[in-house]
Amino acid sequence: MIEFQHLTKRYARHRPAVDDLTCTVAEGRVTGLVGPNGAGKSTVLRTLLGLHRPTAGRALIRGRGYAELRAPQREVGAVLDAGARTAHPGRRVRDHLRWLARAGGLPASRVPAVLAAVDLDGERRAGALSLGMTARLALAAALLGDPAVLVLDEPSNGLDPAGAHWLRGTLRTLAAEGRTVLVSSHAMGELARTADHLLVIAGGRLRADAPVADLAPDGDPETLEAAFLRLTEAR
Ligand SMILES: Nc1ncnc2c1ncn2[C@@H]1O[C@H](COP(=O)(O)OP(=O)(O)OP(=O)(O)O)[C@@H](O)[C@H]1O
Repeated sequence: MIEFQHLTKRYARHRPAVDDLTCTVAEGRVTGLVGPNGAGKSTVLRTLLGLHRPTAGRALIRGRGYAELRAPQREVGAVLDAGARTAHPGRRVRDHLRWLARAGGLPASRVPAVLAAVDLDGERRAGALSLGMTARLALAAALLGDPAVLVLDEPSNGLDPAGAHWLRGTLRTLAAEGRTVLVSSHAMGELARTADHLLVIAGGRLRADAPVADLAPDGDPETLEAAFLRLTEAR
């Protein structure tokens, strides 16, 4: 569903932020992209979404680069900054989503469907939403095209425990529907409870591509944290 083929991204003359990344992300499960701050997670996701041009290699969604997708909203939904207030504060949530649907050539009937999926009241004004509600609106917008692929960068940042709990359940439901869900985090504990599979990166390089159950066979969060620290230590 998502493929990275020798993906390398170097900003100016710095050392590569992503260095020769090769792996695939399968459908029907939540895959966590995890690594310490500065590991290259956002660069991987932004390159996948066509916001950065790779220095070398490719990032593909269902066999194509993002720029080659004919109807991108129908193929991939993305949340790169869940807390960003992108809607006009005076606009109702429902109207903001209608406008996005229209811009993407999507039927207006998708709006109530995504509001239900994220359990958000469409009558509320965007400016009156809490951070958690703003994150729900961002996910609703990503789901408008009913995409088979979802890409989320640190979606639980700033969420309270109830919001994080809701997000975990929602991502698992979306994966159980057969979607490919790729979600980044620097917090291993958060991902351990959401993801089925982990891609661990550090210094731009892939350090592990394994099921959560392989990294912590005893299911103990401390075992997983120890594995994370071992895998991501500087080399
Ligand atoms: N636009 C840019 N120009 C130059 N360097 C950049 C740019 N964006 C990111 N970097 C550098 O690339 C490296 C990887 O950054 P990136 O944001 O992809 O990591 P990350 O794993 O998402 O980090 P975090 O968890 O802190 O968000 C870092 O060294 C960062 O300073």
